[in-house]
Amino acid sequence: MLTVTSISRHFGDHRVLHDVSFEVRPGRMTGFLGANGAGKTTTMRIILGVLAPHGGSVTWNGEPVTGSLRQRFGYMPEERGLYPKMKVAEQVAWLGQLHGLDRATARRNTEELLDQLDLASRADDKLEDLSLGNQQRVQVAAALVHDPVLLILDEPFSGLDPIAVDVVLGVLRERAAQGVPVLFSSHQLAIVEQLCDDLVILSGGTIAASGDREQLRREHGTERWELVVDSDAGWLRDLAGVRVVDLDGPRAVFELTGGTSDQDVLKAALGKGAVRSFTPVLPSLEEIFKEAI
Ligand SMILES: Nc1ncnc2c1ncn2[C@@H]1O[C@H](COP(=O)(O)OP(=O)(O)OP(=O)(O)O)[C@@H](O)[C@H]1O
Repeated sequence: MLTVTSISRHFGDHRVLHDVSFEVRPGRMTGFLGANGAGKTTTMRIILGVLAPHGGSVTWNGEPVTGSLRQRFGYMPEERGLYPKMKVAEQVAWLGQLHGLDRATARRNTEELLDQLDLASRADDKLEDLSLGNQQRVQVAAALVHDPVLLILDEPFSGLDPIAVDVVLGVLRERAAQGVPVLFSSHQLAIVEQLCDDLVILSGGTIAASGDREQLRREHGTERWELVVDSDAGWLRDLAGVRVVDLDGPRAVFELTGGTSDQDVLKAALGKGAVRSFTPVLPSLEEIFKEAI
């Protein structure tokens, strides 16, 4: 497990991170969210040892992170740093060797990864001859080739079409299922919603919320209910203590504004006819994000 404890960082007078603590747990995909400039990249660079914190610590299974351990981490930086003129497979295998793999293992891992990422047919092309989306897939391969014990990915899905997102998502999920903690930043909330088990939300350099995604959904946002009846549910609008958020024929989503309980609404609905479903609705990630930052 990766543990970030109370890290801080400033650039000149600009305080970028303050008292940032969170965990990235084994086998879990952790989504790292925050507005532009919130400090996500800075945090990732500190975890990778590219940048030193001005306070706090980063530990791996309770031990300080050393240079040799960092070599076993996988990192996809925001500024993609591959060689445009080098051939795809050659480049990925070479990066594997730089991370300590022998030549044969580096080649085998490269072949497997290019296959998984649907890039096998481009193995002998120069990176610069690939589309930007395919170059991005190569970046993912480069971060994974040495079978890292931890994955830190800065915006791995930016610029990918939906099919490429699915391919990369599948590869990352597989690593997580093998027990690798995965931390990835993204501005694409729909993808994060689909992919992450845990969430860390940074706002202005401090933690606004962190933990299990479902628990955060239960803890944040306004409680809502969805009611589905047989006929038009428009009568809900006239019920005291109810605010209808969304109405579509027999389906309504509503909040309670006081004085009326969910059971009162259910009774009222049953008084009007058959009730097909009545369920609490958890807030979406977008709502949690907007509330937290
Ligand atoms: N080397 C640096 N020197 C000075 N300021 C920096 C440096 N690196 C980052 N910053 C500043 O730190 C703040 C946080 O930047 P960071 O890149 O960590 O944010 P981010 O959450 O990753 O943003 P984005 O979502 O836009 O990528 C920004 O105001 C940025 O300008």
